[in-house]
Amino acid sequence: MTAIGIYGSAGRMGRAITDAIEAAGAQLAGGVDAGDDPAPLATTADVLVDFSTPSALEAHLAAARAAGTGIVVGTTGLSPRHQSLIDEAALDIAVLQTGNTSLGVTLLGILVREAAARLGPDWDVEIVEMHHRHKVDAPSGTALLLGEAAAKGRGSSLAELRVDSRAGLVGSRSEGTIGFASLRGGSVIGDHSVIFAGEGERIELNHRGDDRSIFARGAVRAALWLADQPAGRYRMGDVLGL
Ligand SMILES: NC(=O)C1=CN([C@@H]2O[C@H](COP(=O)(O)OP(=O)(O)OC[C@H]3O[C@@H](n4cnc5c(N)ncnc54)[C@H](OP(=O)(O)O)[C@@H]3O)[C@@H](O)[C@H]2O)C=CC1
Ligand SMILES: O=C(O)C1=N[C@H](C(=O)O)C[C@H](O)C1
Repeated sequence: MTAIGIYGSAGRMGRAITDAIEAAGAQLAGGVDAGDDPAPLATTADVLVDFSTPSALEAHLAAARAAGTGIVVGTTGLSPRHQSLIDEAALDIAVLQTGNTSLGVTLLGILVREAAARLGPDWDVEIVEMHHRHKVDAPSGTALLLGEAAAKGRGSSLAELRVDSRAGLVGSRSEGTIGFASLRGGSVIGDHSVIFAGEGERIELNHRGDDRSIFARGAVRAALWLADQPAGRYRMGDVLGL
């Protein structure tokens, strides 16, 4: 039975993943939270999942790498430096990083890429997300993942096209850019809308999360899959065959 270790085990996602591990018939290797040493869990677990905080990622990757244990990184709010650390770790261990482990969002990313490729740059892309009042990062990891998918569909990268929320006299919209707006409130699990706005018509592709178990089930599925993979960097689409 595969033993899964959780970095961020006492948090909202950590608790949901603990339930999902049991439901999947897998084994919980243990959990680590703020102030704990991540190294022992990396040696006892067959595979790790990280749903904690960006500032802990470097230590979590180092522990996983030292132990030769694969890791699913679900933590969001990552910087370009974090992405480089993930690339480096993936030289030695299997790493899967994604801003959203749900089946629905993974498929939505494919649809967004396809729509962006077919519609062309005169269709403006805007991404709106809403999350619970406790969320600390914006735009959400999912919004950025969807923005990256739209940028790819346009043969570009999000770094070149990204415009974060507007305020004041910002001027008219530049063609081809991808705009983001983040709302926070209540207990919203995670809503995302990708809006393609053309002349006289609009297409909206939406995903609504009703329950955190959608992310937890996906994280466990990814972890069980990753436990058998050689070193490398993987995506949720690899797990789901999408
Ligand atoms: N990829 C995906 O599908 C999803 C990603 N997420 C992301 O997962 C992350 C966690 O979300 P959520 O569970 O809601 O957040 P919470 O704040 O509820 O939980 C975070 C957990 O991380 C722990 N933590 C903090 N610092 C460290 C550290 N240095 N080492 C180990 N653990 C630490 C916290 O411990 P303590 O309480 O002791 O500080 C807490 O248990 C966020 O980045 C969120 O955006 C969320 C949902 C889905
Ligand atoms: O913090 C959350 O709750 C969520 N975070 C992820 C993100 O940043 O996109 C995924 C999901 O939307 C919930």
